[in-house]
Amino acid sequence: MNLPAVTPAKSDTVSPLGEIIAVREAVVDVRFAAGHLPEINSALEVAWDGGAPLILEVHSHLDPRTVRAVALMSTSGLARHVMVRATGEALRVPVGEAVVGRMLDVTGIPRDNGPALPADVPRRAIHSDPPAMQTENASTDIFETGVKVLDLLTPLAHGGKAAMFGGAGVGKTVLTMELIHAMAAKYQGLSIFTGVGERSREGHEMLSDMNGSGVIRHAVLVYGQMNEPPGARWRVPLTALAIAEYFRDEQHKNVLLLMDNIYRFVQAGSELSSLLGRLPSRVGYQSTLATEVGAVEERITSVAGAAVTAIQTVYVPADDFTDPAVTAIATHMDSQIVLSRDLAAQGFYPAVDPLASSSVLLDPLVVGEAHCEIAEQVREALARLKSLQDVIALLGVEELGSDDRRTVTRARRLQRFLSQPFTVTEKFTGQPGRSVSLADTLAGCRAILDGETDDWAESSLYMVGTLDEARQKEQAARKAAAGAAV
Ligand SMILES: Nc1ncnc2c1ncn2[C@@H]1O[C@H](COP(=O)(O)OP(=O)(O)OP(=O)(O)O)[C@@H](O)[C@H]1O
Repeated sequence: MNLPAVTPAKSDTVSPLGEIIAVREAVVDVRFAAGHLPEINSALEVAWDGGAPLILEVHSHLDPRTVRAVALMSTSGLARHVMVRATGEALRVPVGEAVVGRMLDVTGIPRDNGPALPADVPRRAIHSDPPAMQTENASTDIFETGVKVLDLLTPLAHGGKAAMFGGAGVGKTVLTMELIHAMAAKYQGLSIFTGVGERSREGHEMLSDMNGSGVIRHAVLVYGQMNEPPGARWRVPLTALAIAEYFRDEQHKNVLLLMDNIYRFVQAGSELSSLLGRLPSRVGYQSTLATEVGAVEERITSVAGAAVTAIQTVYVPADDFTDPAVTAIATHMDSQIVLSRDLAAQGFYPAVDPLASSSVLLDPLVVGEAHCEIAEQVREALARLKSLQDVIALLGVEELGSDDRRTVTRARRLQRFLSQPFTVTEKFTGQPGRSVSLADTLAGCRAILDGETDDWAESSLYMVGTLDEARQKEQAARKAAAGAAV
Protein backbone atom coordinates (compact mmCIF):
# COMPACT_ATOMS: atom_id res chain seq x y z
CA MET A 1 0.00 0.00 0.00
CA ASN A 2 1.63 3.32 -1.08
CA LEU A 3 1.62 5.77 1.79
CA PRO A 4 2.07 9.32 0.43
CA ALA A 5 3.38 11.96 2.79
CA VAL A 6 0.59 13.36 4.92
CA THR A 7 -1.23 16.21 3.17
CA PRO A 8 -0.59 19.45 5.14
CA ALA A 9 -3.37 20.55 7.45
CA LYS A 10 -6.11 22.54 5.68
CA SER A 11 -6.67 24.90 8.59
CA ASP A 12 -4.62 28.08 8.83
CA THR A 13 -2.88 26.85 11.97
CA VAL A 14 -0.04 24.58 10.99
CA SER A 15 -0.71 21.31 12.80
CA PRO A 16 2.57 19.77 13.89
CA LEU A 17 3.76 16.90 11.76
CA GLY A 18 5.38 13.86 13.30
CA GLU A 19 7.13 10.81 11.94
CA ILE A 20 6.41 7.18 12.80
CA ILE A 21 9.43 5.54 14.41
CA ALA A 22 7.95 2.21 15.54
CA VAL A 23 4.85 0.08 14.80
CA ARG A 24 3.94 -2.89 17.06
CA GLU A 25 0.54 -4.19 15.95
CA ALA A 26 -1.95 -1.63 17.30
CA VAL A 27 0.68 0.51 19.08
CA VAL A 28 2.56 3.20 17.10
CA ASP A 29 5.38 5.46 18.37
CA VAL A 30 5.59 8.89 16.70
CA ARG A 31 8.33 11.50 17.04
CA PHE A 32 7.55 15.21 16.82
CA ALA A 33 9.71 18.30 16.74
CA ALA A 34 10.65 19.49 20.24
CA GLY A 35 7.84 21.42 21.96
CA HIS A 36 5.07 20.02 19.75
CA LEU A 37 3.93 16.94 21.71
CA PRO A 38 0.20 16.30 21.18
CA GLU A 39 -1.92 15.85 24.31
CA ILE A 40 -2.95 12.51 25.80
CA ASN A 41 -6.19 11.21 24.16
CA SER A 42 -5.76 13.57 21.19
CA ALA A 43 -6.08 12.11 17.69
CA LEU A 44 -3.35 11.80 15.06
CA GLU A 45 -4.05 11.25 11.36
CA VAL A 46 -2.09 9.23 8.81
CA ALA A 47 -3.28 9.91 5.26
CA TRP A 48 -3.83 6.58 3.40
CA ASP A 49 -4.09 6.37 -0.39
CA GLY A 50 -6.87 8.92 -0.74
CA GLY A 51 -9.15 6.95 1.59
CA ALA A 52 -10.20 7.79 5.15
CA PRO A 53 -7.13 8.62 7.27
CA LEU A 54 -5.80 6.08 9.75
CA ILE A 55 -6.63 7.45 13.22
CA LEU A 56 -4.18 7.05 16.11
CA GLU A 57 -4.95 8.13 19.70
CA VAL A 58 -2.11 9.37 21.95
CA HIS A 59 -1.76 7.35 25.16
CA SER A 60 1.62 8.20 26.61
CA HIS A 61 4.58 10.54 26.24
CA LEU A 62 7.77 8.47 26.13
CA ASP A 63 10.17 11.45 26.09
CA PRO A 64 10.03 15.19 25.21
CA ARG A 65 9.73 14.35 21.53
CA THR A 66 8.00 10.94 21.34
CA VAL A 67 4.41 9.81 21.93
CA ARG A 68 3.01 6.27 22.06
CA ALA A 69 -0.36 6.00 20.33
CA VAL A 70 -3.06 3.37 19.79
CA ALA A 71 -4.37 2.74 16.27
CA LEU A 72 -8.18 2.70 15.99
CA MET A 73 -7.98 0.87 12.67
CA SER A 74 -5.74 -1.80 11.22
CA THR A 75 -2.07 -0.83 10.92
CA SER A 76 -1.32 -3.37 8.20
CA GLY A 77 0.79 -1.59 5.56
CA LEU A 78 1.98 1.11 7.97
CA ALA A 79 5.76 1.63 8.09
CA ARG A 80 8.41 3.70 9.86
CA HIS A 81 9.13 7.25 8.61
CA VAL A 82 5.54 7.80 7.49
CA MET A 83 4.41 11.33 8.34
CA VAL A 84 1.60 11.88 10.86
CA ARG A 85 -0.53 14.98 11.46
CA ALA A 86 -1.59 15.94 15.00
CA THR A 87 -5.22 17.12 14.96
CA GLY A 88 -4.80 18.93 18.29
CA GLU A 89 -8.05 17.48 19.69
CA ALA A 90 -9.77 14.21 20.57
CA LEU A 91 -11.37 12.16 17.78
CA ARG A 92 -14.66 13.79 16.80
CA VAL A 93 -17.44 11.57 15.42
CA PRO A 94 -20.56 12.54 13.46
CA VAL A 95 -23.74 12.93 15.57
CA GLY A 96 -27.31 14.10 15.08
CA GLU A 97 -30.13 13.21 12.67
CA ALA A 98 -27.69 12.38 9.85
CA VAL A 99 -26.50 9.24 11.67
CA VAL A 100 -29.99 7.93 12.55
CA GLY A 101 -30.72 4.77 10.55
CA ARG A 102 -27.03 4.25 9.82
CA MET A 103 -24.36 1.71 10.84
CA LEU A 104 -21.08 3.39 11.77
CA ASP A 105 -17.61 2.24 12.80
CA VAL A 106 -15.54 3.58 15.69
CA THR A 107 -14.48 6.71 13.74
CA GLY A 108 -18.04 7.39 12.59
CA ILE A 109 -17.57 6.23 8.98
CA PRO A 110 -20.77 4.59 7.63
CA ARG A 111 -20.27 0.83 7.07
CA ASP A 112 -23.75 0.01 5.75
CA ASN A 113 -22.96 0.51 2.04
CA GLY A 114 -25.09 3.66 2.22
CA PRO A 115 -24.27 7.21 1.10
CA ALA A 116 -21.48 9.24 2.74
CA LEU A 117 -22.57 11.58 5.55
CA PRO A 118 -22.96 15.29 4.72
CA ALA A 119 -19.70 17.28 4.98
CA ASP A 120 -21.32 19.66 7.50
CA VAL A 121 -22.61 16.88 9.81
CA PRO A 122 -22.22 18.02 13.46
CA ARG A 123 -19.42 16.26 15.31
CA ARG A 124 -18.71 15.58 18.98
CA ALA A 125 -15.51 14.48 20.74
CA ILE A 126 -15.56 10.87 21.97
CA HIS A 127 -13.95 11.97 25.24
CA SER A 128 -16.06 14.09 27.56
CA ASP A 129 -16.88 14.34 31.27
CA PRO A 130 -20.13 12.97 32.71
CA PRO A 131 -22.81 15.58 33.50
CA ALA A 132 -22.35 17.48 36.75
CA MET A 133 -23.74 15.51 39.70
CA GLN A 134 -26.41 18.11 40.43
CA THR A 135 -27.81 17.87 36.89
CA GLU A 136 -28.11 14.07 37.01
CA ASN A 137 -31.59 12.69 37.29
CA ALA A 138 -31.76 9.29 39.05
CA SER A 139 -35.13 8.07 37.85
CA THR A 140 -37.20 5.29 39.46
CA ASP A 141 -39.83 5.08 36.71
CA ILE A 142 -40.21 1.40 35.94
CA PHE A 143 -39.53 0.35 32.38
CA GLU A 144 -41.87 -2.50 31.42
CA THR A 145 -40.04 -4.77 29.00
CA GLY A 146 -42.85 -7.32 28.46
CA VAL A 147 -40.45 -10.11 29.48
CA LYS A 148 -42.10 -11.78 32.50
CA VAL A 149 -39.03 -12.81 34.48
CA LEU A 150 -37.37 -9.39 34.05
CA ASP A 151 -40.43 -7.30 34.95
CA LEU A 152 -41.11 -9.53 37.98
CA LEU A 153 -37.64 -10.04 39.49
CA THR A 154 -35.27 -7.46 37.99
CA PRO A 155 -37.38 -4.42 37.10
CA LEU A 156 -35.52 -1.97 34.87
CA ALA A 157 -35.56 1.79 35.46
CA HIS A 158 -36.37 4.30 32.75
CA GLY A 159 -33.01 6.07 32.71
CA GLY A 160 -31.26 3.31 34.64
CA LYS A 161 -28.54 0.80 33.87
CA ALA A 162 -29.04 -2.96 33.54
CA ALA A 163 -26.53 -5.63 32.63
CA MET A 164 -26.97 -9.23 31.51
CA PHE A 165 -24.26 -11.52 32.85
CA GLY A 166 -23.58 -14.97 31.45
CA GLY A 167 -21.05 -17.29 29.92
CA ALA A 168 -20.92 -18.26 26.26
CA GLY A 169 -24.13 -19.37 24.61
CA VAL A 170 -26.62 -18.76 27.45
CA GLY A 171 -28.75 -16.25 25.53
CA LYS A 172 -27.37 -12.74 26.24
CA THR A 173 -27.52 -11.56 22.63
CA VAL A 174 -30.97 -13.01 21.97
CA LEU A 175 -32.38 -11.39 25.13
CA THR A 176 -30.82 -8.04 24.13
CA MET A 177 -32.34 -8.27 20.64
CA GLU A 178 -35.75 -9.06 22.19
CA LEU A 179 -35.46 -6.02 24.44
CA ILE A 180 -34.73 -3.87 21.40
CA HIS A 181 -37.94 -5.11 19.81
CA ALA A 182 -39.88 -4.76 23.08
CA MET A 183 -38.60 -1.27 23.82
CA ALA A 184 -38.19 0.29 20.39
CA ALA A 185 -41.86 -0.48 19.70
CA LYS A 186 -43.12 1.46 22.74
CA TYR A 187 -40.15 3.67 23.48
CA GLN A 188 -40.49 7.30 22.39
CA GLY A 189 -36.82 7.84 21.86
CA LEU A 190 -33.77 6.76 20.00
CA SER A 191 -32.01 3.40 20.26
CA ILE A 192 -28.25 3.20 19.92
CA PHE A 193 -27.00 -0.35 19.50
CA THR A 194 -23.27 -0.79 20.12
CA GLY A 195 -21.58 -4.00 18.98
CA VAL A 196 -18.36 -4.37 20.97
CA GLY A 197 -16.16 -7.31 20.04
CA GLU A 198 -19.03 -9.59 19.10
CA ARG A 199 -19.56 -11.53 15.89
CA SER A 200 -19.85 -9.41 12.70
CA ARG A 201 -22.65 -11.81 11.64
CA GLU A 202 -24.73 -10.57 14.59
CA GLY A 203 -24.17 -6.99 13.44
CA HIS A 204 -25.47 -7.71 9.96
CA GLU A 205 -28.38 -9.74 11.38
CA MET A 206 -29.21 -6.80 13.65
CA LEU A 207 -29.11 -4.36 10.69
CA SER A 208 -31.34 -6.51 8.51
CA ASP A 209 -33.68 -7.17 11.47
CA MET A 210 -33.97 -3.46 12.17
CA ASN A 211 -34.47 -2.64 8.49
CA GLY A 212 -37.17 -5.30 8.29
CA SER A 213 -39.05 -4.20 11.41
CA GLY A 214 -38.64 -0.50 10.68
CA VAL A 215 -36.93 0.03 14.04
CA ILE A 216 -33.91 1.32 12.11
CA ARG A 217 -35.73 4.63 11.61
CA HIS A 218 -35.18 5.35 15.31
CA ALA A 219 -31.84 3.65 15.74
CA VAL A 220 -28.13 4.14 15.24
CA LEU A 221 -25.80 1.12 15.04
CA VAL A 222 -22.15 1.54 16.05
CA TYR A 223 -19.84 -1.43 15.60
CA GLY A 224 -16.36 -2.48 16.62
CA GLN A 225 -16.68 -6.23 16.18
CA MET A 226 -14.29 -9.05 17.01
CA ASN A 227 -12.56 -8.83 13.61
CA GLU A 228 -11.51 -5.24 14.39
CA PRO A 229 -8.21 -4.21 16.02
CA PRO A 230 -8.21 -3.73 19.81
CA GLY A 231 -8.19 0.08 19.47
CA ALA A 232 -11.55 -0.03 17.67
CA ARG A 233 -13.13 -2.38 20.26
CA TRP A 234 -11.74 -0.17 23.05
CA ARG A 235 -13.05 3.13 21.76
CA VAL A 236 -16.35 2.13 20.13
CA PRO A 237 -18.29 2.50 23.42
CA LEU A 238 -17.08 6.11 23.57
CA THR A 239 -18.25 6.70 20.00
CA ALA A 240 -21.71 5.43 20.95
CA LEU A 241 -21.65 7.57 24.12
CA ALA A 242 -20.78 10.73 22.12
CA ILE A 243 -23.82 10.09 19.87
CA ALA A 244 -26.07 9.35 22.88
CA GLU A 245 -24.87 12.50 24.74
CA TYR A 246 -25.60 14.68 21.72
CA PHE A 247 -29.23 13.48 21.57
CA ARG A 248 -29.56 13.77 25.36
CA ASP A 249 -27.92 17.18 25.79
CA GLU A 250 -28.56 19.00 22.51
CA GLN A 251 -31.88 17.49 21.43
CA HIS A 252 -33.18 16.51 24.92
CA LYS A 253 -34.28 13.13 23.58
CA ASN A 254 -34.60 9.89 25.57
CA VAL A 255 -31.98 7.38 24.48
CA LEU A 256 -31.94 3.60 24.81
CA LEU A 257 -28.27 2.59 24.79
CA LEU A 258 -27.57 -1.11 24.22
CA MET A 259 -24.04 -2.51 24.40
CA ASP A 260 -23.25 -6.08 23.42
CA ASN A 261 -20.71 -6.92 24.91
CA ILE A 262 -19.18 -4.45 27.39
CA TYR A 263 -16.80 -7.18 28.64
CA ARG A 264 -15.10 -7.09 25.21
CA PHE A 265 -14.33 -3.39 25.87
CA VAL A 266 -12.40 -4.43 29.00
CA GLN A 267 -10.74 -7.27 27.07
CA ALA A 268 -9.57 -4.83 24.35
CA GLY A 269 -8.18 -2.52 27.05
CA SER A 270 -6.29 -5.45 28.51
CA GLU A 271 -4.79 -6.32 25.10
CA LEU A 272 -3.69 -2.73 24.58
CA SER A 273 -2.32 -2.39 28.10
CA SER A 274 0.10 -5.24 27.35
CA LEU A 275 1.02 -3.72 23.95
CA LEU A 276 1.54 -0.32 25.62
CA GLY A 277 4.08 -1.99 27.90
CA ARG A 278 2.08 -1.58 31.13
CA LEU A 279 2.35 -4.09 34.00
CA PRO A 280 -0.71 -6.37 34.27
CA SER A 281 -2.85 -6.39 37.42
CA ARG A 282 -5.08 -9.16 38.90
CA VAL A 283 -5.87 -12.07 36.56
CA GLY A 284 -3.84 -10.27 33.86
CA TYR A 285 -6.25 -7.35 33.48
CA GLN A 286 -5.01 -3.79 33.02
CA SER A 287 -4.18 -1.91 36.24
CA THR A 288 -6.57 0.84 35.02
CA LEU A 289 -9.54 -1.58 34.80
CA ALA A 290 -11.78 0.19 37.34
CA THR A 291 -10.89 3.64 35.93
CA GLU A 292 -11.68 2.62 32.35
CA VAL A 293 -14.99 0.97 33.32
CA GLY A 294 -15.91 3.97 35.47
CA ALA A 295 -15.07 6.41 32.67
CA VAL A 296 -17.61 4.69 30.41
CA GLU A 297 -20.32 3.80 32.95
CA GLU A 298 -20.37 7.20 34.67
CA ARG A 299 -21.17 8.89 31.34
CA ILE A 300 -24.23 6.66 30.94
CA THR A 301 -26.59 8.78 32.98
CA SER A 302 -29.79 10.79 32.67
CA VAL A 303 -30.35 14.51 33.08
CA ALA A 304 -33.56 16.41 33.69
CA GLY A 305 -35.79 16.03 30.63
CA ALA A 306 -33.77 13.35 28.89
CA ALA A 307 -33.14 9.78 30.07
CA VAL A 308 -30.42 7.39 28.91
CA THR A 309 -31.58 3.83 29.61
CA ALA A 310 -28.69 1.40 29.21
CA ILE A 311 -28.75 -2.37 28.77
CA GLN A 312 -25.39 -4.07 28.50
CA THR A 313 -24.36 -7.68 28.06
CA VAL A 314 -21.40 -8.92 30.08
CA TYR A 315 -19.56 -12.07 29.06
CA VAL A 316 -18.54 -13.98 32.20
CA PRO A 317 -15.28 -15.85 31.47
CA ALA A 318 -15.54 -19.53 32.50
CA ASP A 319 -18.82 -18.65 34.26
CA ASP A 320 -16.67 -17.13 37.04
CA PHE A 321 -18.73 -14.29 38.58
CA THR A 322 -15.80 -13.26 40.82
CA ASP A 323 -13.80 -12.22 37.75
CA PRO A 324 -12.37 -8.68 38.36
CA ALA A 325 -13.87 -7.28 35.13
CA VAL A 326 -17.31 -8.73 35.87
CA THR A 327 -17.34 -7.33 39.42
CA ALA A 328 -16.05 -3.93 38.26
CA ILE A 329 -18.91 -3.66 35.75
CA ALA A 330 -21.54 -5.04 38.17
CA THR A 331 -20.93 -2.26 40.71
CA HIS A 332 -22.31 0.31 38.23
CA MET A 333 -25.60 -1.48 37.56
CA ASP A 334 -29.12 -0.83 38.92
CA SER A 335 -30.36 -4.22 37.64
CA GLN A 336 -28.19 -7.32 37.35
CA ILE A 337 -29.69 -10.02 35.11
CA VAL A 338 -27.73 -13.26 35.58
CA LEU A 339 -28.24 -15.90 32.88
CA SER A 340 -27.87 -19.51 34.05
CA ARG A 341 -26.26 -22.26 32.01
CA ASP A 342 -28.32 -24.89 33.89
CA LEU A 343 -31.61 -23.22 32.96
CA ALA A 344 -30.45 -22.76 29.33
CA ALA A 345 -29.48 -26.44 29.20
CA GLN A 346 -33.02 -27.36 30.37
CA GLY A 347 -34.53 -25.13 27.66
CA PHE A 348 -35.92 -22.57 30.13
CA TYR A 349 -35.47 -19.43 28.01
CA PRO A 350 -34.84 -16.60 28.87
CA ALA A 351 -32.45 -18.45 31.17
CA VAL A 352 -32.57 -15.77 33.88
CA ASP A 353 -31.42 -17.10 37.25
CA PRO A 354 -34.18 -15.86 39.61
CA LEU A 355 -31.98 -16.24 42.70
CA ALA A 356 -28.78 -14.61 41.43
CA SER A 357 -30.48 -11.74 39.55
CA SER A 358 -31.35 -8.55 41.40
CA SER A 359 -32.55 -4.98 40.98
CA VAL A 360 -32.37 -1.99 43.30
CA LEU A 361 -35.86 -1.12 42.03
CA LEU A 362 -37.46 -4.21 43.57
CA ASP A 363 -38.48 -2.10 46.54
CA PRO A 364 -41.99 -1.52 47.96
CA LEU A 365 -41.45 2.24 47.65
CA VAL A 366 -40.79 1.84 43.91
CA VAL A 367 -42.83 -1.11 42.63
CA GLY A 368 -45.32 -1.44 45.51
CA GLU A 369 -45.93 -4.00 48.29
CA ALA A 370 -47.90 -6.47 46.15
CA HIS A 371 -45.20 -6.79 43.49
CA CYS A 372 -42.44 -7.21 46.10
CA GLU A 373 -44.46 -9.83 48.00
CA ILE A 374 -45.08 -11.92 44.88
CA ALA A 375 -41.44 -11.61 43.77
CA GLU A 376 -40.25 -12.67 47.23
CA GLN A 377 -42.60 -15.69 47.36
CA VAL A 378 -41.54 -16.74 43.85
CA ARG A 379 -37.89 -16.56 44.88
CA GLU A 380 -38.57 -18.51 48.11
CA ALA A 381 -40.36 -21.27 46.18
CA LEU A 382 -37.59 -21.55 43.59
CA ALA A 383 -34.91 -21.47 46.28
CA ARG A 384 -36.69 -24.30 48.13
CA LEU A 385 -36.93 -26.28 44.88
CA LYS A 386 -33.20 -25.79 44.33
CA SER A 387 -32.39 -26.95 47.88
CA LEU A 388 -34.51 -30.11 47.41
CA GLN A 389 -33.05 -31.03 43.99
CA ASP A 390 -30.66 -33.66 45.39
CA VAL A 391 -33.29 -35.24 47.65
CA ILE A 392 -35.73 -35.41 44.72
CA ALA A 393 -33.06 -36.94 42.49
CA LEU A 394 -32.26 -39.58 45.11
CA LEU A 395 -35.67 -40.41 46.63
CA GLY A 396 -38.26 -38.88 44.32
CA VAL A 397 -40.90 -36.21 45.02
CA GLU A 398 -43.23 -38.70 46.74
CA GLU A 399 -40.79 -39.09 49.64
CA LEU A 400 -41.07 -35.38 50.54
CA GLY A 401 -43.34 -34.03 53.25
CA SER A 402 -46.70 -32.59 52.13
CA ASP A 403 -45.55 -28.96 52.46
CA ASP A 404 -42.42 -29.59 50.39
CA ARG A 405 -44.41 -31.53 47.79
CA ARG A 406 -46.77 -28.57 47.43
CA THR A 407 -43.85 -26.12 47.20
CA VAL A 408 -42.10 -28.25 44.55
CA THR A 409 -45.34 -28.53 42.55
CA ARG A 410 -45.77 -24.77 42.47
CA ALA A 411 -42.08 -23.93 42.02
CA ARG A 412 -41.81 -26.18 38.94
CA ARG A 413 -44.88 -24.46 37.45
CA LEU A 414 -43.43 -21.02 38.21
CA GLN A 415 -40.15 -22.02 36.52
CA ARG A 416 -42.10 -22.92 33.36
CA PHE A 417 -44.39 -19.90 33.53
CA LEU A 418 -41.35 -17.61 33.59
CA SER A 419 -40.16 -19.05 30.27
CA GLN A 420 -41.42 -17.11 27.26
CA PRO A 421 -41.24 -17.30 23.46
CA PHE A 422 -39.49 -14.30 21.90
CA THR A 423 -40.21 -12.43 18.68
CA VAL A 424 -36.56 -12.67 17.65
CA THR A 425 -36.51 -16.46 18.03
CA GLU A 426 -39.64 -17.09 15.93
CA LYS A 427 -37.48 -17.90 12.94
CA PHE A 428 -35.87 -20.85 14.67
CA THR A 429 -38.49 -21.94 17.19
CA GLY A 430 -41.49 -21.48 14.92
CA GLN A 431 -43.39 -20.10 17.95
CA PRO A 432 -44.83 -16.55 17.83
CA GLY A 433 -43.20 -14.20 20.35
CA ARG A 434 -45.13 -12.99 23.40
CA SER A 435 -44.96 -9.68 25.28
CA VAL A 436 -46.73 -9.85 28.67
CA SER A 437 -47.85 -6.87 30.76
CA LEU A 438 -46.57 -6.62 34.34
CA ALA A 439 -50.15 -6.94 35.62
CA ASP A 440 -50.60 -10.27 33.78
CA THR A 441 -47.22 -11.49 35.00
CA LEU A 442 -48.07 -10.71 38.62
CA ALA A 443 -51.58 -12.20 38.30
CA GLY A 444 -50.18 -15.39 36.78
CA CYS A 445 -47.55 -15.83 39.51
CA ARG A 446 -50.12 -15.07 42.20
CA ALA A 447 -52.47 -17.76 40.82
CA ILE A 448 -49.69 -20.36 40.68
CA LEU A 449 -48.53 -19.50 44.22
CA ASP A 450 -52.17 -19.85 45.42
CA GLY A 451 -52.39 -23.33 43.91
CA GLU A 452 -54.74 -22.64 41.01
CA THR A 453 -52.53 -24.63 38.64
CA ASP A 454 -51.53 -27.50 40.95
CA ASP A 455 -53.49 -30.03 38.88
CA TRP A 456 -52.37 -28.65 35.52
CA ALA A 457 -49.75 -30.42 33.44
CA GLU A 458 -46.40 -28.62 33.83
CA SER A 459 -46.07 -28.47 30.04
CA SER A 460 -49.18 -26.25 29.86
CA LEU A 461 -47.21 -23.43 31.50
CA TYR A 462 -44.04 -23.83 29.40
CA MET A 463 -43.18 -21.19 26.78
CA VAL A 464 -46.49 -19.31 26.98
CA GLY A 465 -47.40 -15.63 27.47
CA THR A 466 -50.17 -15.00 30.02
CA LEU A 467 -51.78 -17.53 32.41
CA ASP A 468 -54.92 -17.47 30.25
CA GLU A 469 -52.86 -18.83 27.39
CA ALA A 470 -51.60 -21.59 29.67
CA ARG A 471 -55.19 -22.29 30.73
CA GLN A 472 -56.24 -22.68 27.09
CA LYS A 473 -53.26 -24.98 26.48
CA GLU A 474 -54.28 -27.09 29.53
CA GLN A 475 -57.91 -27.31 28.40
CA ALA A 476 -56.85 -28.33 24.90
CA ALA A 477 -54.55 -31.01 26.34
CA ARG A 478 -57.35 -32.38 28.54
CA LYS A 479 -59.75 -32.43 25.61
CA ALA A 480 -57.22 -34.26 23.45
CA ALA A 481 -56.60 -36.75 26.26
CA ALA A 482 -60.36 -37.29 26.71
CA GLY A 483 -60.77 -37.77 22.96
CA ALA A 484 -57.94 -40.28 22.89
CA ALA A 485 -59.48 -42.19 25.81
CA VAL A 486 -62.82 -42.71 24.01
N1 LIG B 1 -34.97 -17.00 24.13
C1 LIG B 1 -34.47 -18.03 23.45
N2 LIG B 1 -35.29 -18.94 22.89
C2 LIG B 1 -34.80 -19.99 22.23
N3 LIG B 1 -33.48 -20.24 22.06
C3 LIG B 1 -32.59 -19.36 22.60
C4 LIG B 1 -33.03 -18.21 23.33
N4 LIG B 1 -31.93 -17.53 23.75
C5 LIG B 1 -30.86 -18.22 23.31
N5 LIG B 1 -31.25 -19.31 22.62
C6 LIG B 1 -30.37 -20.32 22.01
O1 LIG B 1 -29.04 -20.12 22.55
C7 LIG B 1 -28.12 -19.81 21.48
C8 LIG B 1 -27.10 -18.77 21.97
O2 LIG B 1 -27.79 -17.56 22.23
P1 LIG B 1 -26.94 -16.19 22.27
O3 LIG B 1 -26.11 -16.05 21.04
O4 LIG B 1 -27.85 -15.10 22.64
O5 LIG B 1 -25.96 -16.51 23.49
P2 LIG B 1 -24.84 -15.51 24.05
O6 LIG B 1 -24.86 -15.62 25.51
O7 LIG B 1 -24.95 -14.17 23.43
O8 LIG B 1 -23.54 -16.26 23.47
P3 LIG B 1 -22.15 -15.52 23.16
O9 LIG B 1 -21.61 -15.00 24.45
O10 LIG B 1 -21.33 -16.64 22.59
O11 LIG B 1 -22.47 -14.43 22.16
C9 LIG B 1 -29.02 -19.24 20.38
O12 LIG B 1 -28.41 -19.42 19.11
C10 LIG B 1 -30.27 -20.08 20.51
O13 LIG B 1 -30.10 -21.35 19.88
